[in-house]
Amino acid sequence: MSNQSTDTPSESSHVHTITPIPEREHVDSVGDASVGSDVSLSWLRQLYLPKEAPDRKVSTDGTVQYSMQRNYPAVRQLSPAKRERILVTGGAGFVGSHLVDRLMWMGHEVIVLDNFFTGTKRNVQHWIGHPHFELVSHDVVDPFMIEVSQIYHLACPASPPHYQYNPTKTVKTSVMGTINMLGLAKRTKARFLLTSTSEIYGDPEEHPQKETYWGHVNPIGPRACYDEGKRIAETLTYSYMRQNDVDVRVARIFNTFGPRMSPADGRVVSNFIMQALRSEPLTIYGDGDQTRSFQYVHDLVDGLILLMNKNYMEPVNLGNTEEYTIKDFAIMIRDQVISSPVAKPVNDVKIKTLPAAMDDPRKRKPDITRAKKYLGWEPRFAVKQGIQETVDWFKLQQVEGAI
Ligand SMILES: O=c1ccn([C@@H]2O[C@H](COP(=O)(O)OP(=O)(O)O[C@H]3OC[C@@H](O)[C@H](O)[C@H]3O)[C@@H](O)[C@H]2O)c(=O)[nH]1
Repeated sequence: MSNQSTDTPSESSHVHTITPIPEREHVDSVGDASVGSDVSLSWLRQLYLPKEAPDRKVSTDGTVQYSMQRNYPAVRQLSPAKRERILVTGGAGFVGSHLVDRLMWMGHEVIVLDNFFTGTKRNVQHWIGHPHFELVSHDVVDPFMIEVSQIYHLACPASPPHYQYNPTKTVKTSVMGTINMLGLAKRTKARFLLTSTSEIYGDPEEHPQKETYWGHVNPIGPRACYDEGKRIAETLTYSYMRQNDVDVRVARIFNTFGPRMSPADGRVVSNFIMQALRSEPLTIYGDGDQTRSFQYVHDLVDGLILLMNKNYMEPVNLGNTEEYTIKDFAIMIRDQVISSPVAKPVNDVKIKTLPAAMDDPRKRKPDITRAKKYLGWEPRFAVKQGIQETVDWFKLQQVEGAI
């Protein structure tokens, strides 16, 4: 993409009317006691923002030495009758690894399947060797047999540059991967949760988007491999439910961010934070008037665990209703990175405009009435608190020389 102009966009001109964002309190614990997922934020932070890192020694010569941990993070004791065997596909990815942390905390046995295309072993390194944990290098496109009682099916690249890198493989992952996992659920009678996406609504004509909206998707465009892939994954899920009595759950996940996003992920949050940390101009695709609503990853994990454990089988939107235009979001991230102490000083950060991405949805915001009603869930984190934690994590990576 070529650079068209380099300047700071006006903070006032909006195409859509955006509801003002109410102030939220600082969050210091997450989860829900009714399903046992409640935990202090400090317990989670020690996994990705540790005060001490006993599993690695970072040296000034640019090397890192990993070692066996002496202690694993504490987890809840569960009686064998209450302990589930849970399969998490894509469990070494950004969202998957946070879900794994929480399921481990709850005292369950967790088996992670990952092909490490976008996930990394590093995300779950603190659990390797734990008696409740198993990491399997496997691509869900191929069948996999195991005895489990719950399946969280996350495996699929989720960032537009990643899923468009090999679109045929993305379709295969969604279609064959979901058939394989639904087949496993059918055989083992495991409860199956599909992580679908807000992208199934395409470039929506309804705003905010309710689960009853059928969407507006270009079936042959560059995003179709993901949008249509996830739509057929939903179709497969409900076909197995009707035909084979599989106990299913479907989460439609809206834009999510947090620690462990790959710096090279290509999505807007990691791009903007990386660019600001490097004192490079933030890249806005198109006019920047398109909107997104961003949720912090711990809120999403809360929603996924509640959905799995409640008795509701229709699709459920999981997302934050704090809506930003991308140009306002750029200014917010830039200000937050500049105002927090960073490893290397950040100079004046500009904002530049690049051509719009093809078929880029103009607006996106979830209607979360269903999640509130059936799961008792709504996001707790203000976007700003989540962005602060995410910036802290990116800074730690910078200090360690990992980015
Ligand atoms: O550097 C960038 C990156 C992105 N953007 C824009 O920021 C907006 C958000 O882009 P992202 O790539 O982060 O995410 P998108 O909303 O396009 O897709 C996401 O949707 C929901 C999820 O299922 C997926 O994680 C992902 O497909 C888009 O309008 C995009 O064009 C920029 O302006 N600059």
